[in-house]
Amino acid sequence: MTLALGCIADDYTGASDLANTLTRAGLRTVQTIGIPADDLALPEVDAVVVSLKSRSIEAGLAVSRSRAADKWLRGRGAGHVLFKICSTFDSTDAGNIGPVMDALRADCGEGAVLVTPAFPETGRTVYQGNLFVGAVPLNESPLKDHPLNPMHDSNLVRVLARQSRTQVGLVDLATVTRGADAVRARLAELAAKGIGAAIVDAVFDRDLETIGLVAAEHRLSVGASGMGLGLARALVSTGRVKPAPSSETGAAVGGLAACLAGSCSQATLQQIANAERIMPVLHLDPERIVAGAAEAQRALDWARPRLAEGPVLIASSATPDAVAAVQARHGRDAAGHAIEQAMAGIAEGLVQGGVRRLIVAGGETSGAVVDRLKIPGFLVGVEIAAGVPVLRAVGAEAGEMLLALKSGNFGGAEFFSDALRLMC
Ligand SMILES: Nc1ncnc2c1ncn2[C@@H]1O[C@H](COP(=O)(O)OP(=O)(O)O)[C@@H](O)[C@H]1O
Ligand SMILES: O=C(O)[C@@H](O)C(=O)COP(=O)(O)O
Repeated sequence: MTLALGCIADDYTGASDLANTLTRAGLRTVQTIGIPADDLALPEVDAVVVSLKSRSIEAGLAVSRSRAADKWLRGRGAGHVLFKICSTFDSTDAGNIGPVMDALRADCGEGAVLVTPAFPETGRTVYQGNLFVGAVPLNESPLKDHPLNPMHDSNLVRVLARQSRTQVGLVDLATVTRGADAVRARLAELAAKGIGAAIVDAVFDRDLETIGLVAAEHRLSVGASGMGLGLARALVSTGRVKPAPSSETGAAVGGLAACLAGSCSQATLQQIANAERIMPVLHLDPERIVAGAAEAQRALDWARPRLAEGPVLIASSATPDAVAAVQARHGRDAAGHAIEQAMAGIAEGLVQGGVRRLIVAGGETSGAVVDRLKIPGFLVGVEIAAGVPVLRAVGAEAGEMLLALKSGNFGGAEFFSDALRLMC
């Protein structure tokens, strides 16, 4: 297998979002959980997205895991590696976007790295280096209240510079609009000044196509699914990849269906409220989760008799005020970790009880769940909502399974019923 594109995603929902984008653009793509074991039977593909759970861990660990993934991908022929980050640039001043970018850049000897989280299909656009979420700057969006990495600065040149050892420049929209040669020239100018990274403006998919053409000539880029779109279209338009038909649905899996939500985003809170109309919903008590295993057991006891009747939803999700109160008592990381592990334990119990179709809302939450279920990889199926495909597990201990890993911010108001309809 010689890869046309290698990708390292810093969380599992982000990886499935990217795998979905690449598949829709015509690249045969597989999502692996971590670096795949040698005996994992991977189909012949154009792109591999290695999913890491490295967004919110200690920066040194994120760097070493990303470097190992990069080495694996380049060892399979990937001339270009995309480091997939969140379209809302989720990170803190300690990392992990800057430290990982610095390390991968040093390893491949890149001059200046193109960086953009723009993903216009989901309302993420970048102008003059400022990230907009829909109509508002990042720091005014719901991301200001994210439980793990509240985002308080929309200027990504500043945000990345605080995390990185290199200086950060800007390729502005006027340059992108002039086309690939103008972007090439601006990047060369920045590299000549010793500036190692550039935030690139992008508002429309056509901007990402221009950026993708230039990025594909380099060894490394950093971005969200929009950068994936640009790279994939460049690989196809320059004849390096022959496009494959997307979204094979595969055989039905059957079995019981359940939903788990650990995301506290506004979008997920609304989706949970709407799900109450169509399925039983259990709201977990975060205090009891932090106190011990009894709350997860209560959830399983609650779900067991109901599952035979239809899908259920179990949620820890809470409003920003409630999240802040839990964090004040137990600490941000300890509370997040305890709740993620409780969700993982609930997922394990549900699968032991016959659940084979599982929807998980939240990136860190999905990471904990997929790790606990020991699923080594996924094939990409139909798209439920922008950035969220149906995933078919490959090599799972439980056998045939369908999952949907929803980024907290993604999906329409009826996401859970939309997903269940497509997961048979
Ligand atoms: N009620 C709660 N109080 C505090 N933290 C919570 C609560 N519910 C979930 N969390 C934590 O919030 C974080 C949500 O992150 P994540 O799952 O990545 O969602 P998103 O995709 O919205 O970023 C997780 O660490 C999760 O365990
Ligand atoms: O780029 C995006 O917005 C998503 O692919 C993503 O990474 C989402 O992360 P979570 O919100 O933590 O699921």
